[in-house]
Amino acid sequence: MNWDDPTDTAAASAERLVGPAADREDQAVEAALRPKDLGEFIGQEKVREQLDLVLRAARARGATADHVLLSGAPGLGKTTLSMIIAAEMGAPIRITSGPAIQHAGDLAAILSSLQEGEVLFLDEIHRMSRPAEEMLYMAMEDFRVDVIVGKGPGATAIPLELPPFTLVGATTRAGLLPPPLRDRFGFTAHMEFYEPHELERVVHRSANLLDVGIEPDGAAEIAGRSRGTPRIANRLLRRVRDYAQVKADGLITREIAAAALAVYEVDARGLDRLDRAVLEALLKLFGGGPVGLSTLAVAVGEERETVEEVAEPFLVREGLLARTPRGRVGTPAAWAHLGLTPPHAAPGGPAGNGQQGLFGT
Ligand SMILES: Nc1ncnc2c1ncn2[C@@H]1O[C@H](COP(=O)(O)OP(=O)(O)OP(=O)(O)O)[C@@H](O)[C@H]1O
Repeated sequence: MNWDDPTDTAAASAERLVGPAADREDQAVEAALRPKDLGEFIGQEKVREQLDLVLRAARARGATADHVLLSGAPGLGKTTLSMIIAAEMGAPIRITSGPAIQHAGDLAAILSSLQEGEVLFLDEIHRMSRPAEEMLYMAMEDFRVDVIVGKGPGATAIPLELPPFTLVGATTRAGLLPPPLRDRFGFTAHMEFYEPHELERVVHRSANLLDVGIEPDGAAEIAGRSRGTPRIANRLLRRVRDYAQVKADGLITREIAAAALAVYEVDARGLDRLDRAVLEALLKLFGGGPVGLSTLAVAVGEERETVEEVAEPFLVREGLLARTPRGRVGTPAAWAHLGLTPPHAAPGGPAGNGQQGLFGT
C-alpha cells in the first residue's frame, strides 16, 4: 500500500496488517483454523449458549433450524458460526453473499437447488438487491418463491415450492436491514469484539494447529494488539511466526512477539502507522483539537474517507479520539498512549489552545 497515494478506501483498509477484512492469505489459511463445532468456538458465551439451545431443540424435533441473523464487525466469526450451524445440524452448507445476488433470478436459482435442511449462508445480506430481498421474504416464511416468466403484460408468476432450509444471514450492521427482513429471522445474535483473554486462547489454538511453539506471554502480546478480532490475531500470529523462524529459534516469546510487531509498526495497543499518524497530527499539530476532519486528513496526507472510515472507528472505540460537533478531539488516553503531555487547560478549550474551532472543518 502506498500511503502517499490513497485512492481507494477499501484497498487502504484491506491491505493493512490490522485491517478486519480477509486478505488473500487469510482466505487461504482460514479454513484450516476454523473451529468445527460450538465447543471449539472461543468466547461469545451468550451467543453460543443461545445458539446451542436453538440447534438442540431443532434436532430434538427432527426439524430444520430457524433462520439465524448474525451481526457484528468483520472477522469476528460469522462465517465460522454458519459452518458450525450446518455441522451441528448435520446439514450441507451453501455460501453466497448479498453483492453476488443482484437479480431475483440469481436467488431463485440458488433457492431452487437447495436440499432439504441445507444451510444457506448469505454474507453481507444488507447488500442484496431489492427484488431479491422481496423474494427472500416469501422463501423464508413459506418456503416458496414466485418465479416470473416473460416480460410486460404477458409475464406470469409460477409458484415454486422449496424444501425447508435454514438461512443464516450475516451483516456488519443489523440496523441497515429493513424490518420485514429482520423480523423473519427466528434467532438474532450480535457478536461483540473479543476480550484479550479470549484472543489469547484463539492464538494458542491457532499456534497449535500451525505447529508453532508459543509461550503464554507471547500469546498475550499478540492478543493485546489484535483489536478484539480473531482474524487479526491469526494474521499477527503468522507474521510473528515468520519473525521467530528467521530471527530466533522459532519459539514465540513476549520479546519476539513485540519485536516482530514493531517491525510491522503495530503498537502495543494494536494501532498501526495510519492510526498513529492521525493521533500524532491531532495532538502535536492541533494541540488535541477540536480540528475538522478535512484539515486532519490533509495533515496526514490521506483522503478524508480514509481517515474517517479506516482509522477513526478503532480510535473512537479505544477511547483515543472523540468526534464532536466542533471537530475531532484527542482524549487524555490519547496523550498518555503517545507519551505526550497535554498543554495546560486554558479557559478557552480542552486542548488549552484557547482557540476552539480554529482548525477548519
Ligand atoms: N470464536 C472463535 N474462535 C476461534 N477462532 C475464531 C473465532 N471466530 C473467528 N475465528 C477465526 O477468525 C477467522 C475469521 O473468522 P470468520 O471468517 O468466521 O469471520 P467473519 O465474521 O465471517 O468475517 P467476514 O465478515 O469478513 O466474513 C477464521 O479463521 C476463524 O478461524
